[in-house]
Amino acid sequence: MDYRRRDRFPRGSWPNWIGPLLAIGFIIVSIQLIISVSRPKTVDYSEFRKLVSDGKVEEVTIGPSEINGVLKPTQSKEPEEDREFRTARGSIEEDDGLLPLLDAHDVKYSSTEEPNPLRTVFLWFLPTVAIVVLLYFLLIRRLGGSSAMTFGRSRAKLYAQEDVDVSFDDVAGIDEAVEELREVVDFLRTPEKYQAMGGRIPRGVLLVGMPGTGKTLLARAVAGEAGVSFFSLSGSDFVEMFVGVGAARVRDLFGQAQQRAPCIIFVDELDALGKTRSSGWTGGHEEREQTLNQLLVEIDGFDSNRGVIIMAATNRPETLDPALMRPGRFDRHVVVDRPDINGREAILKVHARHVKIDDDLDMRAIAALTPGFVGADLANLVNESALLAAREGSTRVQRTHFEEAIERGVAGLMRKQRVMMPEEKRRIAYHECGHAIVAYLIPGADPVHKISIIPRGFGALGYTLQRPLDDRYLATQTQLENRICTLLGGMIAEEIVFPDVSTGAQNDLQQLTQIARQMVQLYGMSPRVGRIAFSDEDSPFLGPGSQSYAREFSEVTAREIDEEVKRIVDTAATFVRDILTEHRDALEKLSARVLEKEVLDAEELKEVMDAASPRLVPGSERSDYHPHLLDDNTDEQRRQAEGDS
Ligand SMILES: Nc1ncnc2c1ncn2[C@@H]1O[C@H](COP(=O)(O)OP(=O)(O)OP(=O)(O)O)[C@@H](O)[C@H]1O
Ligand SMILES: [Zn+2]
Repeated sequence: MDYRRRDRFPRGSWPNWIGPLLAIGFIIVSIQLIISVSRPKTVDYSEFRKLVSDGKVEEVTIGPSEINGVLKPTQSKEPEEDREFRTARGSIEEDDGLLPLLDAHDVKYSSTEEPNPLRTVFLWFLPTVAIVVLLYFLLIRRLGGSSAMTFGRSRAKLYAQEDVDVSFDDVAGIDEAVEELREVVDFLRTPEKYQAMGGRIPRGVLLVGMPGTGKTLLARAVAGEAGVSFFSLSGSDFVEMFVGVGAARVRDLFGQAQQRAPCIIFVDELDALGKTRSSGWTGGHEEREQTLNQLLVEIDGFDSNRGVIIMAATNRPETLDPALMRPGRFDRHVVVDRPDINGREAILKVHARHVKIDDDLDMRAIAALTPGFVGADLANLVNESALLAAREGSTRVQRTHFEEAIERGVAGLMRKQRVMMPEEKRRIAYHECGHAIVAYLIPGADPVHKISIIPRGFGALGYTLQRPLDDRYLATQTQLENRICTLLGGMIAEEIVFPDVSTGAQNDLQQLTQIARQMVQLYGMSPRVGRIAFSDEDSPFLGPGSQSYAREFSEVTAREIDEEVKRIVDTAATFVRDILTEHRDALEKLSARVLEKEVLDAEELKEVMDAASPRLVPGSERSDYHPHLLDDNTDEQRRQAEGDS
């Protein structure tokens, strides 16, 4: 299930590239103008007077600071442009005899106020405008829309909140985290009590958890409960283009916070700022490092007894610089987990307070439908359901609205109007029924809740919804095997019914290959490869200082793993092919029904399955449908055992 979270909107309404583009345009135009207004050659003032005395000048235009003139043609027909010249006007005394001199040598003269006003504009004004525009947009982009004049000052000012109206009542489903933070609230309320005891007061609290689990909400609730101001900033706000600006912001932020103590400083996305130092090779990380260093200095420097507590959130603690985790810094870690079914029920109830819910609606049932959802997803779900209810004209939100909202989340928006070719539709029906039949027949597989061939959103043409019976934190080997077989069901059904297969199974294949690989490589489930975890990926919740793993196994092992993965998938394919061949009758009947009704539920599936007759091949009756994908002895030993009996 993949219930997508709301997207974050980009800052500002203008696309980022407009500003620079305009500026570049300006510069190009200006340069062209400068080139086209070619300047005549310049001569010294004394040289100019000599030219006049020699009778070589035809006419001049005298401006306030400059004289432009044209020489008499020397030989044949020299074009006028080549004969133009200019000179700066001399001092007053020098200038004195100019007019009589011009008269004496029969030079025509006139005067202008400004020699060439347009040219001056082009030369100075436009490039200046271009540069200003360029700088302005660069700054705006960096500052996210605030005035260009405020850079260097902390944006925290904008986020300081005096009275936060969030309390722990608004936070549900993450009770352990709340319990841990009560102590912080208590400290902020009565710091004297703690000071009298002489105990070390927490300075930094790091909230660790997946996106949307409510870390920001939790931090605000702490501020709200304690009745202190709340400064919040995102780690990425600190990372600036200009070296030193981020560090200045940090200094400014802590300065402001200390004046407003007691208070909470909350840094969201700490990982944007606190990545392990000097691991970057892309350049431009010096600024970030400088900012991080400043943050460390400030954390060490401030006196937590005055009641400033710094909280930070991250979903990738393993990437943080170990220096951040030292005692006296973020030494307290609070894990914010995905909620379980009780937690989800509680979160749903919190958000349902704001909408009109049908009295008969059982929130626990909705919670049961949403394993894997985090707080933000559930908030979104309540909102979406209310919108659906409103669109339908209902006065209360009902269970059906929730169900529809969940399905939308899972498989995208309903697009009934999409036209499908009949042949395509038939293929999709068989594909989905393949999934469903395999899931139905394997004992212990998640029961099928719905089969649908109504295309929804992008990508999913049809879908088979399976619903886990309960929340799972562990998956057994059998469950994983069952998932692999169920995922294969679609493609194998196509293979059996049609002369070829289609591209529709790509996502299924990706998923099942990943599961198979994890079974071998991470969970040590394959007896051939052994009970060893060959990790080659970051593990999300390792403690501070842990390295992310490089692949730490040899080429030989890699090949062994690949072979084992392939063997598992091949075994599963054979197994699924057997099942579906045996139940070809059911496959046909079920597909026909799906084609007719487009959507089938669990009961109709059972009905069809009961009515259909499996094709019994003599000697191959199955006692169970356990796939046994990993058993090493499947091939040889089974054959041997059969031979013995
Ligand atoms: N435990 C919860 N109880 C009630 N509401 C929640 C809970 N968790 C999340 N929400 C809802 O989801 C919204 C978003 O959660 P929040 O921004 O706190 O998540 P986050 O963990 O900080 O996410 P991110 O890591 O993306 O910043 C909250 O404003 C709230 O409405
Ligand atoms: Zn499929």
